[in-house]
Amino acid sequence: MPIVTLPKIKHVRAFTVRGGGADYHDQGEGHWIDDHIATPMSKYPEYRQSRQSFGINVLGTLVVEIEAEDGTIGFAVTTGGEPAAYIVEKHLARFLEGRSPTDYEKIWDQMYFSTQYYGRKGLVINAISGVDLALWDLLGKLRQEPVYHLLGGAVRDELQFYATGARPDKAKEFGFIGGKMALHHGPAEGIDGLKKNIAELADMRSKVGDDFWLMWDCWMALDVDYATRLAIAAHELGLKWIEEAISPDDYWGYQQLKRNVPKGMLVTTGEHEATRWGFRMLMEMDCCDIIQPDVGWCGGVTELLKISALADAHGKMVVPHGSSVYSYHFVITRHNSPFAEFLMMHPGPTEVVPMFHPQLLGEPVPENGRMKVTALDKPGFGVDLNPDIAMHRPYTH
Ligand SMILES: C[C@H](O)[C@H](O)CC(=O)C(=O)O
Ligand SMILES: [Mg+2]
Repeated sequence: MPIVTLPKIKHVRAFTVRGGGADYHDQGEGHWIDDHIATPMSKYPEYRQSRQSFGINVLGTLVVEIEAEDGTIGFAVTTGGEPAAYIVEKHLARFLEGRSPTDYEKIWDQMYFSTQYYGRKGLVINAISGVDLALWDLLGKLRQEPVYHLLGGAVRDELQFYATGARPDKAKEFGFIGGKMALHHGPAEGIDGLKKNIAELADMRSKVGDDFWLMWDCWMALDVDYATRLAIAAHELGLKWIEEAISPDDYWGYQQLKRNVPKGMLVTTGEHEATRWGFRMLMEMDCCDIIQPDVGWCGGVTELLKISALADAHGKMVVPHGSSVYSYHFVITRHNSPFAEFLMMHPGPTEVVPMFHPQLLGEPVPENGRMKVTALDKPGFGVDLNPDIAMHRPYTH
């Protein structure tokens, strides 16, 4: 039988979009995700109440479209906005156009090493991730298969989720296996702030009962000493894990924190880490128990496969940060990814709404905290771009 040759890539385009979606911090007023959450900027009182005040949502969403010669279009969304659109159009597109979509390894390698002198982490890797995910979407569409088939197939029949948001009590009602809350007070708010944090956890524990998982997301806000004191105080309230407690650059601090936390409490991090080399540091230095790469920020699926294999060999779980369908298609294929995160993007959050709402159409949501693999049974990542959102193409090439 002759082998199937896929159409080559004709064109790469990059757009920006405002208002929620992949840039899930880009929300309107009164949203739980911008309500006095502790951050590394909390030491400045003027930036303490709102993360938007220091610019958490300046970038907005990046949409990457990759069109094949037969007119099939793969696309992906991630965070990165206009500067990422520039990088995609002016730099990365050259490594795709005229190539076969099957060549994702070589394309990734060329995108990474051609940008290494100004990239390696952050925005550039977000842009590379967006291109990589659009490429996998295109590949799935051309082959008429869901991405999870291309990644090795499902290892279980359904995904189960924990929910991130201000209302773990609601998450419990919705059938999630746990609830992760943002920490509200950082070290600059002193012992009073620490007591308020513990009181909030105690209040939530009294609402959800003893067995429901409760976790804290500290969004890089703490130092090792504060995180250790917090972890010790939270232990008797059954805190399951302490997440991203300190700066992602402080591998030595994470190593120390993991030694300091009470037995049975997990240390998690990685949503602001990128590539196999960054995650190698976390693993070889034994910085955490669970790594949490964001599929749209860590290098895309091509890189996540390598990160995940490394984690498996180190006995670490991989539970991607957010990432919507890009996480769902990955997690269902990995033994060391036993559950997934669901970011509650309803302002309350008192309803389950699609994570990247309103940018995607057909984005599945957990029902009773679970999602059947059949919800993913569409070509590519199984979603469409919502035609009603305003897209802007700031650069062309
Ligand atoms: C709630 C956190 O501060 C952040 O916005 C989301 C996050 O880090 C997570 O879901 O994990
Ligand atoms: Mg987090």
